[in-house]
Parts: sequence; structure tokens; C-alpha cells
Amino acid sequence: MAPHTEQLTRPAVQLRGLTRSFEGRTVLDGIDLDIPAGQFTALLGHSGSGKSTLLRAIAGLDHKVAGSGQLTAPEQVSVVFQDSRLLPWRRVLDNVLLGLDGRDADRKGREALAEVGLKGRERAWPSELSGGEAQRAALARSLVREPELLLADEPFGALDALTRIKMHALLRSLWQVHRPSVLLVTHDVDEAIALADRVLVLDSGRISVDLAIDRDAAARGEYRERLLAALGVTDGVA
Ligand SMILES: Nc1ncnc2c1ncn2[C@@H]1O[C@H](COP(=O)(O)OP(=O)(O)OP(=O)(O)O)[C@@H](O)[C@H]1O
Repeated sequence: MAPHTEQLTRPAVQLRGLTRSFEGRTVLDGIDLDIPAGQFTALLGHSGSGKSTLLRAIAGLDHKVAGSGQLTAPEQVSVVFQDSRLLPWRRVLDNVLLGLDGRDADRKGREALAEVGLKGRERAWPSELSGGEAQRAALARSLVREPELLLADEPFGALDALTRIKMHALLRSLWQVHRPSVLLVTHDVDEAIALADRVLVLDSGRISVDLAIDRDAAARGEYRERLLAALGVTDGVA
């Protein structure tokens, strides 16, 4: 295989035997996972199952986990959290541009804000934004860095239902244009199915379900039932 072909087909994220314990309690128990470049993957699991721990490990934020097994991830990684983490003393555009320099930075920042629907809000303060707008700004801040991998930890968890639906459409369309690999942590089975091409369930320190999502709407109900069953939720809703 030619070297550049290998480059293209190599997974963006590759984990082998990743383990993490806190105070003697095992949270990640030998995780093996490949995420192909450009895939949109969602990670479901109960509260405390280790989703954020896994995401932090992939983001390179946890040095203890790195030594436990093999962890390969791109250098260009952006992380979006449940709260926007905008600096309140910087205007929206300055937040987006934080740490960036170069002649094109300003233009790219404005373009990214326009892409997330915040054209005209460049000089607003974060306190003047709604929750949804703040998350749009956080997405723009990620986007402008042209990440190979976007890690998102419950990015819509604090938003109302209607805003969430709009943000789903936005995230999916940004992904279609820029094609980063995405790993989205969520509690929400419907959000996972609506957005991802692959849904993982983390349970007892392992990936217990690895489900490819065919985006044919007819199959959604089955995916939902299967994932809810895997999570031990029997609400009787098909
Ligand atoms: N720095 C830490 N010190 C001690 N325990 C920790 C630490 N970080 C995480 N844990 C523990 O590891 C377990 C997994 O936490 P984690 O935040 O990864 O779960 P999660 O699946 O993301 O949960 P949630 O969905 O509620 O955000 C929890 O029991 C948590 O208390």
C-alpha cells in the first residue's frame, strides 16, 4: 500500500487496552476502539459510566490513562463542552480567535461565526448571548481551528428542546461541510441516532454496543429500542 493511501485509511482514533481507575475503582477497563477518519460517532452511557473520562483521554488531557495502553489521536483536536466556556471579558469574535494569529485569522473567525449563524454578533459580549448562541460561538471557536477531530461532551445538554433540534441540524451540516471525525458524548439516545453514523454504549468500563446507523428513517425505532435495552431502560416506548 502506498504511504499516502495508508495515511488516508488509518483510523483517526485508535485505542488499545485503555484503562483508568480512580481510587482503586476501574472506570475504563481495557477499551479497544477505532474511529475512522471523518466518522460521526456518538458515545452513550449512564451517568458515571466513564464517557467524559474516555473523551478526556482521547483529548490528551489525562496523562495517567495514556500510559495504560495504546492511544493514537490527531494533533488537531477541538473540544466542546456543555457550557460554552467563552471568556466573559472578551467579545464573541475575540473568543473565537483566542490564541490564533496570522493575517487570515480575523477573516476566518468572521466566516466561522457566519457559518454558525452569528453574523453581526461579532462584537457582542458573551453575556448578551442566549445559551444556544453561546454554543454556536463555541462551535465557531472549534471550527476556526480546522480540527481533524471534534470531541463534544454533552454540548447541547443544557439547551431547551427546540434549540437542541436546531443545534443538531447545525452540527450535522457543519460536519458534512468540514468532515472532521466527531465523537459526541450524550445521554440522549434520540440525539445519538439523529446525529451519528455509529453509536457506542459504554458500560462497566467496556464498549458494550457498537451500532452502525443506517440513516434510513425506517430503522430509527429499532435502533432506539436496541439502545434503550442495552442501557437497561424499559420504558415501554417503541
Ligand atoms: N478526577 C477524578 N477523581 C476521582 N474520580 C473521578 C475523576 N474523574 C472521574 N471520576 C469518576 O469516574 C467515574 C466516571 O466519570 P465520568 O465523568 O467519566 O462519567 P460520565 O459517564 O461522563 O458521567 P456523566 O454522564 O454524569 O457526565 C465517576 O464515578 C467519577 O466519579
